[in-house]
Amino acid sequence: MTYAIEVKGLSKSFRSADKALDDVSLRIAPGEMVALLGASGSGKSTLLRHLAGFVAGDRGEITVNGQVIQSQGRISKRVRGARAGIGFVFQQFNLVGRLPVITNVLAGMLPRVPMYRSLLRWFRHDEIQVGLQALAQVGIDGYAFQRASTLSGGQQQRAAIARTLVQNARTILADEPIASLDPESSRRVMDTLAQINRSRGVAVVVSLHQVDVAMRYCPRVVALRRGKVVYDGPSAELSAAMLRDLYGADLNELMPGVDDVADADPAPGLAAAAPQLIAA
Ligand SMILES: Nc1ncnc2c1ncn2[C@@H]1O[C@H](COP(=O)(O)OP(=O)(O)OP(=O)(O)O)[C@@H](O)[C@H]1O
Repeated sequence: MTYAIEVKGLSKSFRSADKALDDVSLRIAPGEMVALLGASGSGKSTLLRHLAGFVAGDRGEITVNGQVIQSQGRISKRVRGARAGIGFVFQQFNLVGRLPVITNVLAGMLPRVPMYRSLLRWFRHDEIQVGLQALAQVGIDGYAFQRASTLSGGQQQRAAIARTLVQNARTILADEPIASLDPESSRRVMDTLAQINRSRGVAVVVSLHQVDVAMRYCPRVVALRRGKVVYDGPSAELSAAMLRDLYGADLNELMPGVDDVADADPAPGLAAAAPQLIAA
């Protein structure tokens, strides 16, 4: 089977002796939707950036969509080609604010169009139609010809997701995509990711601070603590004890009401503790 993501023995230390990633191994199948959880500094962003080949690890191997991204501390020479199948969604959207939304979305096509057209950002009519369809899928086609900077944060994030659709990404990596959004915009962005995951069979790995959001949208959770995978399994089986262990005193802030849940209670008990967060 060709995995969407396969990581074997990935480790990374920055300047300090502490490992930002410590012997991480995981496999994610095409079409899975997986939440990356963990306290601040646990290694979520670092792992996502390694998966996209933005950063080289110290050791270990990563393949995405069956293509090698890096191996034993070296980024693959063919990483540009491999990246074409990876959509990366950033916390701060990464759009060019002064350009129209549609131009930002069509940037997902740049690796495929001839160099002269990519430099001029000149797109054909049929390509613009593809961009408009992607914007319609994320529900903001009415804003296609406005400057990106005039959209709300949630709309900008959906434009960033539309860019991954135009790119034809087989795997989407989303690094805290809702961290700077209000609850309603967060819900729309997560709904959009879940809908793309279901309708296109795209694998989605999303790092989140909000435990309740992870449980609601992602059947599987990978939890990191100090760069190590400490849980990899169904989100419904995450216990209150595991979450306390992951987040310590911060848990009640991330999931109000969790203090009333017994240690052994699995997620349904946690859901009952925070119905206002989990309800549609
Ligand atoms: N470029 C870098 N240089 C030095 N240290 C780094 C760098 N990037 C990450 N780190 C360190 O690696 C560790 C993991 O950081 P990372 O940003 O991956 O955590 P995170 O789980 O995404 O946290 P948060 O939820 O706060 O975004 C931290 O100790 C961080 O300081």
